Amino acid sequence: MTSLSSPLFIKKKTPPPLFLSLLSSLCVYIYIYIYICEAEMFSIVVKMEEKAENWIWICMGTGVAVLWLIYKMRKKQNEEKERASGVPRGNSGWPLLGETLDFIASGYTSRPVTFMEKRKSLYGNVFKSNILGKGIIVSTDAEVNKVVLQNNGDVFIPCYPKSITELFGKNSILQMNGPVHRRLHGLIGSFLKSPQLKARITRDIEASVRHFLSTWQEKQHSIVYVQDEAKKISFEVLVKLILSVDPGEELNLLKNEFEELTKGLICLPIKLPGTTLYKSLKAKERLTRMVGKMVEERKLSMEKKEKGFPNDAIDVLLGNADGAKQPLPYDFISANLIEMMIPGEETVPTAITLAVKFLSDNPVALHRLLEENLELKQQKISCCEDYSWTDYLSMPFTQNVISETLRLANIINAVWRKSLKDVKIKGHLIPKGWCVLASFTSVHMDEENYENPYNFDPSRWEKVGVAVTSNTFTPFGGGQRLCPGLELSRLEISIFLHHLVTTYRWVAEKDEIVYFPTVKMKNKLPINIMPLQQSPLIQTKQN
Ligand code: HEM
Repeated sequence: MTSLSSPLFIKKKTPPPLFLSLLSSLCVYIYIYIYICEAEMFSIVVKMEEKAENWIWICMGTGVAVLWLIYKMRKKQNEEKERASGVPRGNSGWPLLGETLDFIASGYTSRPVTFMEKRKSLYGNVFKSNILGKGIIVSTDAEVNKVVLQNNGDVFIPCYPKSITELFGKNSILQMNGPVHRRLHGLIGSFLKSPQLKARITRDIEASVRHFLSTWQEKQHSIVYVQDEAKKISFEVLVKLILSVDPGEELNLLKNEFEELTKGLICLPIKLPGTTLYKSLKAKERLTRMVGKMVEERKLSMEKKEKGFPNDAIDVLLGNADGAKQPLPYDFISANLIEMMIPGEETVPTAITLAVKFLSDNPVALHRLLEENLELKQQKISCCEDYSWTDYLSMPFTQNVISETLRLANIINAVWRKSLKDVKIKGHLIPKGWCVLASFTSVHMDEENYENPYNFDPSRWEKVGVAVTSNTFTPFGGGQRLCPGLELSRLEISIFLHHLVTTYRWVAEKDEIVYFPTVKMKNKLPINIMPLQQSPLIQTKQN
């Protein structure tokens, strides 16, 4: 046992000062050493982290560069293969996006054809591009377009954006192919072109135009929006033509639903509650029910009546006018009647509005149009005769104004087709599954085809005669899908222009054309109107 007085105990109790100071210095040293080490360790860790971060970046950068190189090499290889097989030259643009942004951006300019012109100058009349991740061949060549339009069904089929295909349905005339398409196109075409229909519809169009123009009397010296007025007239005429519905509550209901339906034609293809496409599809369901009821009622009344000339498109589709063994099913008829209204609903009012716009900017052309139409009016008054559809369609200058409007406005600027097999046109290969964009605008605005193509010059048509369609003039398309409403549209525009210029003078407010997503006037073309007799001079406000 250690006693309290042992030397060890005494040492512990009273340590010598030198030892103590050495110990404390050692502690301080160790502490400082640890502190410094920790700090160093920390900075090393930080440096390592930084280095690691740098490495991550370097690795990622190298990865991206390698992927990009692989992508570029693959692209080059594919392009070489494509070129060797005859696929037109061009640029596929960015991965996924392709050249979509450039394509859309040019649509927002006053010259949407710039997208085509730029590439045409680099690669030629037919070139390759990529829109929304899809390889497409763009044709600005009138002859290639003709082949594309004529080879319908067996080589090329329509190819629309997803929102449109969702809304149209597989059985729409705009999407179907083969014998069913030929049958439907034949039935509708022969009805719309028939002299009996034109005679009857002339009176309906006149009644609508006169009614709306008479309401302008109250708006004297105030503004009228041509685009809105033309839309009201065209919808009334179209619904009469297809469903025999007269102005009133039913027409208003159809109009509201139809407006909701057409909103979905150009929108994101997302079909969730609340989205535009969803609302449009719902509107189409309601419209199909309404039209379905009309079709059933008509079928019952047809059974009781003798067969005569069809009154409207319902009669045409129910009536088996082509004598086919298989009558068309009711739901097919209802859906098609609605879808048939789509190509006619926007196009005619746009053509009317742009004709007024171009005439407002061209007093000389307006003056010639007025002279020709006043002459017809005088003639009709002196003979106490009604107008016939041939009166309207045989005014050459008026028809030239319409042709020039359709050429310059490019309401349907192109058609999209998909190739069902590899096909070569003028040495250009269009591979199976690719889309072809046959650009009408490029052909209509090409100096090779039209002198000073950006000028509104109706007299240019005097040299070629009244143009209906040709390789270089395709506002109504061509081939088996040539618009069946072609003559009817010309008739409607002629009737509107006749009654407008022989009733009113106008001064157009400043406005401009927008081309995307569809052609229209930015401010709906406001005009100041005054009756003809009060103002013998043609007045236009130059923009
Ligand atoms: C200025 C007015 C119009 C223009 C510029 C126009 C233009 C066109 C064009 C370019 C096509 C061909 C589409 C394609 O090949 O894929 C077409 C087809 C069609 N149009 Fe018109 N259209 C007009 C008025 C009308 C009217 C008033 C109606 C109806 C009454 C109508 C009914 C149709 C139908 C049903 C088709 C589809 C034909 C088929 O695929 O067989 N169009 N239209």
